[in-house]
Amino acid sequence: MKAYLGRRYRFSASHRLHVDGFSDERNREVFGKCNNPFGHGHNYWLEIVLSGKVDPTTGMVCNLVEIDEFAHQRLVAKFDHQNLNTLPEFAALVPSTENLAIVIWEILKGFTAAKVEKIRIEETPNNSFEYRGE
Ligand SMILES: Nc1nc2c(c(=O)[nH]1)N=C([C@H](O)[C@H](O)COP(=O)(O)OP(=O)(O)OP(=O)(O)O)CN2
Ligand SMILES: [Zn+2]
Repeated sequence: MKAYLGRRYRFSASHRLHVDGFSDERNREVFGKCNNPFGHGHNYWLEIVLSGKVDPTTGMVCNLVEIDEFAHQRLVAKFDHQNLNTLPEFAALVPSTENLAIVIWEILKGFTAAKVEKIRIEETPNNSFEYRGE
């Protein structure tokens, strides 16, 4: 019997949307206020959706302790209170939330206790992004 579970994590990080190869004018045109040289911050919410068979003994797809341990050690600790632009993953990648989702998806390939179906990131109360590795 397959079931799905979702778990949410929060981290705060700053970023600046900027392409080195663009002129200052082009960067401002494309990214607007998000190109501000001083950057700006977000309180991101990350939801990880897992699936798997419900273990008949434990009644669980995956013990939340396992995904919590992975997410806190490998994701929250990595991104919380960081400037995303300074992380190696974003050295040549704009730290948009789409790209953040792809980076997080790659890290989640190390989680083996259940299948990662999708992730969803809320950047602001108005913006959310989903990624399924496709
Ligand atoms: N496709 C994307 N577009 C934008 C992204 C992104 O990651 N992918 N990110 C941003 C900025 O990070 C920005 O901080 C969000 O801006 P904005 O939508 O303006 O913020 P709010 O939802 O809080 O809206 P307000 O107008 O500030 O109230 C921009 N675009
Ligand atoms: Zn932003």
